[in-house]
Amino acid sequence: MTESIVVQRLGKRFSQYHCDRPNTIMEAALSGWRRLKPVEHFWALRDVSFMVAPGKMLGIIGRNGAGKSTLLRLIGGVGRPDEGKVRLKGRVGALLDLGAGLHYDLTGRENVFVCGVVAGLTRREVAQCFGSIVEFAELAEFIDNPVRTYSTGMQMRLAFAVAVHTQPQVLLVDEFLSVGDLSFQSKCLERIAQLKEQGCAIIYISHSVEQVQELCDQVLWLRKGQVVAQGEPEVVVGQYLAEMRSETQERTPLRPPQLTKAGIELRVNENRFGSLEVEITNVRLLPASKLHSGDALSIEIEYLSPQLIHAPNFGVSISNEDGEVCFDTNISARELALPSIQGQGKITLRLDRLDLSGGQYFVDVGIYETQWDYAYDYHWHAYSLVIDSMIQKRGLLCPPHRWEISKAQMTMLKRL
Ligand SMILES: Nc1ncnc2c1ncn2[C@@H]1O[C@H](COP(=O)(O)OP(=O)(O)OP(=O)(O)O)[C@@H](O)[C@H]1O
Repeated sequence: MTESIVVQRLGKRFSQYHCDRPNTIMEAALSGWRRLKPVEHFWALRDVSFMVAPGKMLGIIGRNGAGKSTLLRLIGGVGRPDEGKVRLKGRVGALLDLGAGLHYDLTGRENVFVCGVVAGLTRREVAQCFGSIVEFAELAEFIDNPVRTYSTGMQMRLAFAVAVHTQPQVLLVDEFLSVGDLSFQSKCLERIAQLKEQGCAIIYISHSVEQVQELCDQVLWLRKGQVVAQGEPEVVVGQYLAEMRSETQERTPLRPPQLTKAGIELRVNENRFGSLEVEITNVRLLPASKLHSGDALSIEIEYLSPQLIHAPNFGVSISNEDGEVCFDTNISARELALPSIQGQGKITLRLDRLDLSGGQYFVDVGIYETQWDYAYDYHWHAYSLVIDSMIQKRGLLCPPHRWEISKAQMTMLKRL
């Protein structure tokens, strides 16, 4: 077998129970024993096949409940498939559920040894790389504290550091990096790239399709436990995003054009998309919609949510006239989650400086369902932003800069 991971017609069935399933024997006796039995069985995963060669990375995308984690768990040997089989070549490093594998009452130091040995290293091998694990995890100060006192980010760092130091030939990563801070995330991604170069086969699950597209050689898209598409990242991610967009379009109710407080006309399915369960009532660019390059910009988004909406996502992007996205951010990318909202509210994005080169730009603003399934309200190219720059008109960026000419060079020039 030349492939490191071979998955053949894999299937997993789970049971669904009564929502009022009794929790105790007494409740069962009173409400009827039948309620203890599952109502039905369903396939969380069916007929999934693929292979990953050494040194290749497969990304798995799909909505919540699509079966991504179930698939990765089966590959990692957690649970048994009801159909099909998995074959792996070499040592497996698995980063499945956060905290799984960590022993909360043991210290970080003890956990390094336990997890290292469980992963297949000898005690001596763990001792040899112990310093490097602790250094990578940046946990030297806390290594003798019990893991139950660690934050989720610290747990992730410890588990990741151990997994990558066991020299795995197969690495399984399930939405793991999202709990780490940005600088640690990039360190992990660098390490993943190194492992890949050394021939490790990697499966990577992430809700960030941009990241999957950037990092992976192949992408597999799951919907309701089945493979929808598999292939080149650009193609599969493109199809997936198109489906998300069409879901938003289907949910967009027809409405006559509407004027915002700022006098901008919003036309459904032209510059406005979304279910409108939450509406963006006004967007203000402050101090003005015409700025000098390097000025600060605040984007105030006023919204109205007649009903209670659970943890919506807010996103803002700035693109130029050619549609190139120059800046894109959202609340969950900064690991913030808004609580549930209802009624009127305002949220502000502050940019300390906007180093764009001179030209015409647009600020696109959106409020999305908590799992990004569709947009509640998305205003596309409705808010114009003009950047005035005396220095540079070409290129996207115009950060503060200066030329320096060494003294020796100046003297030479004078002699000439
Ligand atoms: N132990 C279990 N018992 C019953 N159902 C389960 C079990 N584990 C998962 N499921 C169900 O299987 C389906 C797939 O779940 P899974 O966690 O694999 O999805 P996912 O794509 O990883 O979702 P997410 O993106 O939210 O993590 C879901 O409907 C889930 O409720």
